[in-house]
Amino acid sequence: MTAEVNKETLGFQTEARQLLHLMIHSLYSNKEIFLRELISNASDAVDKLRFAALSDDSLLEGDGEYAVRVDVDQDAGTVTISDNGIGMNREEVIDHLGTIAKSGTAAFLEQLSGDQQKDSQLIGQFGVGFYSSFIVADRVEVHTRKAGTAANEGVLWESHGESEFTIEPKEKADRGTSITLFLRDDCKDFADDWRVRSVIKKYSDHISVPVLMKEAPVPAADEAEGEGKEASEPAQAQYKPVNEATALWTRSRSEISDEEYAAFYKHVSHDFEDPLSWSHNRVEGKLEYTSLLYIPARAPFDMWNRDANRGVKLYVQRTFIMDDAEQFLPMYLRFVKGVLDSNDLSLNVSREILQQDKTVDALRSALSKRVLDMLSKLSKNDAEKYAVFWKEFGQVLKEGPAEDTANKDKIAELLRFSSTHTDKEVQDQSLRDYIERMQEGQDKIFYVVAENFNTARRSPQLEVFRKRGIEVLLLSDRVDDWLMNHLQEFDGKQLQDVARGRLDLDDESEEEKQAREAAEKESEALVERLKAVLGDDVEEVRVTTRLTDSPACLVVGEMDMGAQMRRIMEAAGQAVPESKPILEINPTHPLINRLDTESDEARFADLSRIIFDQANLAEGGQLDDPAGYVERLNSLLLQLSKG
Ligand SMILES: Nc1ncnc2c1ncn2[C@@H]1O[C@H](COP(=O)(O)OP(=O)(O)OP(=O)(O)O)[C@@H](O)[C@H]1O
Repeated sequence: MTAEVNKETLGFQTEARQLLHLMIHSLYSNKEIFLRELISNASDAVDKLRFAALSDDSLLEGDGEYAVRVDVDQDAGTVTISDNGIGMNREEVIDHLGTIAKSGTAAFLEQLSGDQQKDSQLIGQFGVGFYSSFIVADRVEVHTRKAGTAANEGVLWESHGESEFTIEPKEKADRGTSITLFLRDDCKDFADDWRVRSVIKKYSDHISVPVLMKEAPVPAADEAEGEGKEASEPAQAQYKPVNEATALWTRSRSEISDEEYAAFYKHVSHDFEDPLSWSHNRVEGKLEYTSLLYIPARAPFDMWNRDANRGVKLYVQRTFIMDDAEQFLPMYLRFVKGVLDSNDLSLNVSREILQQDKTVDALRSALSKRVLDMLSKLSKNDAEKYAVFWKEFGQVLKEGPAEDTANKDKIAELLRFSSTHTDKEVQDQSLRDYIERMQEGQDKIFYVVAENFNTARRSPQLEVFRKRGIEVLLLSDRVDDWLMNHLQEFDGKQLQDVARGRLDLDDESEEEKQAREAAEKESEALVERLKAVLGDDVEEVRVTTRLTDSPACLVVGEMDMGAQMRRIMEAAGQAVPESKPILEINPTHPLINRLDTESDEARFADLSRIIFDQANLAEGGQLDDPAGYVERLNSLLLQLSKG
């Protein structure tokens, strides 16, 4: 069989094709990143082989001098990036270079707007990797052979970056991967030695494997001219490292610049943007490890996909072990990126072993503390950056108190909320801020939970609080009810849902108490009539002092599930325990007075239903019978217009 017979043409997966197309157009102003991406992949391939060779050193085929080489050929207009890493077999080439395996890719692509600026940021956080070659090249060849396979098992992949690629067997003497880019006419400057060197310096200094380039040819010296050509014959060109080639985290903090930290972040995270913050620590003692953890400036597109890759890059004694080691950070810190280099774990550690290892628990709790401390510092020292953090990741951090009870208090300090103090949607008030503003004698932190900010802000339950100048936190994120159920208190102050249970403002004066009791007595008959009309739809009807402007509101029993949580669970198809709302009426409201004097029982029933339905609407609920509501309201409107 000849190689020609085995040449196959295959199509890119649809998502890969779309991404390719978009990338070429939206990243055009940031062309040089292709080098960073390809060198990053080459370094990962070396790391993978180094790890595999721990248990099988025959894979090295006698060559343990890991390196990445970059060659430029100005005449041909090419740049070639070669590594002696793990390489790929035919199947892997097809899988890795023809498809995009990340779940959620289709959804991600839908978000792209066609606006170059915005899209390039989105694509940046998606991680463009190998495909970035096509930003500068109109043809790419990948020649690769998997370590441990025979020379004739080499594979040649080729594509013009449109809809197809070809793949064929091609002998390769050395293991590893060599990628040649045939540069577009307007990108030929990437075949220039100095240009490429400077880009490598900029992006790849921290990579632990040496990136080599041929020494720039030394021009023959003038005085040699007369002595005959033989004497000035240039020596064989030598490959020399261009980058620093020491793993960044092993260097001491004082020697590392912010730029280097940022470049390293881009290598581990595949993100284009600089990180918001980082924390680099070397620990000796009971546990021995180095960690370098980063907070990104932007949430990844798949943050809400619970199966998305997360976790740190794990090294054991400076040897790469695995990517995405998720055991070292809890779920609510899944946005953290970085490296953990441990001296306590064994080099043969596997994902399975990690799940049972006691050291892992100790490391997880140590890293969690590091991240929380880093966030705490950020919140104190840089309000602007903390606001960015909160906007991007606040909702994830809110999962913390439920997941990590040991750090509940620390997490609580980091939470930010909207509140009636500012009445703004932006979540920028801490529980500490709230406590400082608490009124004399107030011993609870009040909050309201609703479907969205406006519903929360306009919630009838807030009326009395506003009147008395008592601050209430306005919660409307999906996770909020869940958060509050687990938080329960902060700094000794109980957190109280204003729509739950009886209103219990401890500062009710004797006078107010008497007024309330009198109102309750006076409304007894009305309450009974309402109960008769609303029947099984309510748990109870009672008089309240929490309302000033609204005629009525719904509250839930002290032990019942909150209305928001109930809606979320119902939407998720979960069974929710049966519970009915309590209707509270405002005896001072003219509509309630009008109701009390209504003698026509049919009209009384209509009006009662309308008030009940409106209370439901005001808290963002859905009516069981919206058409019935409209009908009743219209019939009342008609009567009004007649009168
Ligand atoms: N030089 C290489 N040697 C061996 N395998 C490689 C090499 N370059 C790419 N690959 C394989 O192709 C896969 C896809 O690479 P690509 O750069 O597109 O994405 P990635 O590096 O996995 O992630 P990201 O999208 O975040 O950059 C890699 O995961 C790896 O398995």
